[in-house]
Amino acid sequence: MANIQWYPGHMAKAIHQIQDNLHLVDIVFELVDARIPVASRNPEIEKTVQQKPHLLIMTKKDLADPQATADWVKYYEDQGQVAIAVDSRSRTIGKQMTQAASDMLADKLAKIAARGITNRPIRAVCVGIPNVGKSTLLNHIVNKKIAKVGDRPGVTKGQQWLKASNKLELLDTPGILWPKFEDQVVGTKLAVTGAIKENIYPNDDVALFALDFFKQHYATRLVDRYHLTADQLALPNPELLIAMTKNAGMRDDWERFCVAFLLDIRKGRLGRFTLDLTGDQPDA
Ligand SMILES: Nc1nc2c(ncn2[C@@H]2O[C@H](COP(=O)(O)OP(=O)(O)OP(=O)(O)O)[C@@H](O)[C@H]2O)c(=O)[nH]1
Repeated sequence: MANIQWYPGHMAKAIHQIQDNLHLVDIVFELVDARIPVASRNPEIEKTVQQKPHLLIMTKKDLADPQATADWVKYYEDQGQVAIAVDSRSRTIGKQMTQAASDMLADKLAKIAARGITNRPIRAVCVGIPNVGKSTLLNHIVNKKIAKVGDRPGVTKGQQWLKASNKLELLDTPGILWPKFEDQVVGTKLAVTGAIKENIYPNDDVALFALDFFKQHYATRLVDRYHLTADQLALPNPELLIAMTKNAGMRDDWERFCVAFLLDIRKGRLGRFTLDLTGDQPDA
């Protein structure tokens, strides 16, 4: 099981950092991986953010199952939460986020405009667990236009304001918000997508979990990629994994196959997928 000795300290630090920054921003952008919108979400964030407008940004939408992503956007909407799905590498990412934030803050911006202030940018802070695409998104959004550091009160060392456009500024914080992976299933899902390093969870456990999921949801992709017969597909998972190893020309080296299989999944060679489904939610 994962070594999570360091977890509580890091967690508390990151949460404090978000709390300290809240008064500086109009809105919080919480980044989650669209393939695992539950597993990549830290429940502490919601408590911490409380009354601040809070936009959920589902990154890596190009890797996620489009139907599942649409289901999640609708699911959040039903819960009164705004969510958008993005590809962090998109050229229009800045525009998409500015638009979503402007829509959410329409009332506040109208009040500010009524006071004669029309050029005040929206200020936001981005939070999210590692590997969710925060750096990619920030790099694309600011297009290297980095605003001066320390020109505004309250900004702690190591933080800077990034100028996305005249309408949007983002507070970049070095804080690392760890996922909540004491839960074995959550941890395994994070491992499938590559959010957790391979040495924390055994590859064979992760591969068997992924195999089971793909068998249930995307069986034809397994059949096509690993040339499975109907009889092989009907085998119990461990035997199926061995059959796939053989079909892949790796004889009985199933440990090597597990690594290759997980790489295939992460690289999208088995197609777009989503491991967290709205139908699995307790109140769905
Ligand atoms: N396909 C795809 N890949 C993405 C997207 N966003 C990020 N990535 C990739 O995901 C990996 C992690 O992205 P980062 O931007 O480094 O993630 P991060 O959240 O900054 O992670 P840390 O640096 O660990 O905090 C990189 O290989 C990115 O190229 C996306 O929307 N789509």
